[in-house]
Amino acid sequence: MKYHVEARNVVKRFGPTVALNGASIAIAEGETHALVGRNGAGKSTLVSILTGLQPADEGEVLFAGEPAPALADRDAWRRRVACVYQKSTIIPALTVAENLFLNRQTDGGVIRWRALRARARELLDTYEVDVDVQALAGDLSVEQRQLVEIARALSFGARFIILDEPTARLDGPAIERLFARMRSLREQGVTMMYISHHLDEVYEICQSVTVFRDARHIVTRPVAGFSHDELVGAMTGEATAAYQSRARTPGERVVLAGEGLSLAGRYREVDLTVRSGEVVGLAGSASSGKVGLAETLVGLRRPDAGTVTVDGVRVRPGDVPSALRAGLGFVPEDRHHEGFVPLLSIAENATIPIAGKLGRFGTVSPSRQRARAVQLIDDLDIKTEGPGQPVGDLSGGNAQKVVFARALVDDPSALVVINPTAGVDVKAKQALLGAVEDAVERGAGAVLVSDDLDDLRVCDRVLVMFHGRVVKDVPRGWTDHELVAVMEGIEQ
Ligand SMILES: Nc1ncnc2c1ncn2[C@@H]1O[C@H](COP(=O)(O)OP(=O)(O)OP(=O)(O)O)[C@@H](O)[C@H]1O
Repeated sequence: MKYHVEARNVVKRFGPTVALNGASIAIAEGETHALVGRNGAGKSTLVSILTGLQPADEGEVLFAGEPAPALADRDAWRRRVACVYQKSTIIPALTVAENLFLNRQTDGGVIRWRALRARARELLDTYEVDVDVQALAGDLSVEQRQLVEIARALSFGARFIILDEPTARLDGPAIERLFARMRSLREQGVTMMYISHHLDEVYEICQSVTVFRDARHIVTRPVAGFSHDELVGAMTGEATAAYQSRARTPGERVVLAGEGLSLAGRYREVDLTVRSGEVVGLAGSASSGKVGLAETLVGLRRPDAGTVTVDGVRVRPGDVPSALRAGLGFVPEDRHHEGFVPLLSIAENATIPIAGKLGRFGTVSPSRQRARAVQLIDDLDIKTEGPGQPVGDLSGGNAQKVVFARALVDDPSALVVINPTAGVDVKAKQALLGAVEDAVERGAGAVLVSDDLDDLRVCDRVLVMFHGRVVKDVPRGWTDHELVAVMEGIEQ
């Protein structure tokens, strides 16, 4: 078999953590190969080694049977491999054209802008990317940004592309368009490595799959004939049953309410009430307004009109501390910016909302902070060296769990979580959904915004939004098809 890309017996350590422990992967020419594993299994570390961003401590990387270039030879790496990350690598303040030709605008002379734009247009046309080359990259949608990154990768001549959780922030139709593009790239002979926690996507788009567990290679197999249960078993090392959401009867007390909420360009005239013991879902496409609405409920956005009440207290519009004081806990969508402070420890991050309560006279007692953090690490199954580890050193999914821990730490009366399981592995997802249901059983009410229909299944009812309005209140018991039809505006 001719392998396009190989990593052999790679070891990578970060201090006491062994992120890769003699791990290998071999990707055949022209295939789309999935890499799956639990949070912290070593996937992103392998990506950084396969893209030449970090050296391996031991082991080797080969492209088409040849040893990988020296780390300093960035151009040689760019010709071999490119990665589309969940987090953008394009520069928001520059135009699309400038991003495409960053560091290669000139051949040593002055920059010829008109020619640069024309080349950018030609490049995007070649890959059928319909984006204005003069637009600021920061104004692009996640989907457009990814397409620009793929075109940029191919323009360097790379025939191997790594897609690291590319669907984590895309809605259903955008995922389908990405898959169509991946299929056409594959027909053109491009080899791809695909990382995702959505196993149904792995079955849909990949031909083979490699499983990593605890920093090691466990198995590589064609996806055909590899059952879902076997795959999950290889990832977790045990049989894992599908999540069963719990039955409950919501109480009477309203713990979170929005009245007459409107925000220009986002949503209009929304009323919503969440009762104690109730999980209310918010569903809809990327342009539906669901995230903007949830961000208004937590104070991240100030509405043009309307009020928000948390546990009977009218909160100041657009003021997060005021919502937190009234008893709100929340998981933001952009966890890298709003979720955690990378240099602070897990214990410090998770206990920010209760810092004043952990010690007398406003001082934080380290032992109580540590004890609370140890408990949350255990409840949410966070893979870490311990509560003192900086959150910036954790794998993506484990950092997400710290954000979740912070939302729960003060026993909130209302919880607002936005795509809480994005980037989180199958088993951890169950722990997070279980934690929402636990909080609700203790008397909280929750709003769960998600693009993942499985998450929405724990909801007592789902409010579907379309172009900024709530168009339907769907009780438990829906089928995927029914909900998607309402989300896409096909049915009301
Ligand atoms: N810069 C770093 N410093 C210290 N530890 C690190 C660093 N980067 C990764 N690690 C550790 O290496 C291990 C593997 O992390 P990695 O990010 O590769 O996991 P992953 O499989 O990509 O997880 P996820 O699915 O959550 O993204 C984790 O235990 C993580 O905490």
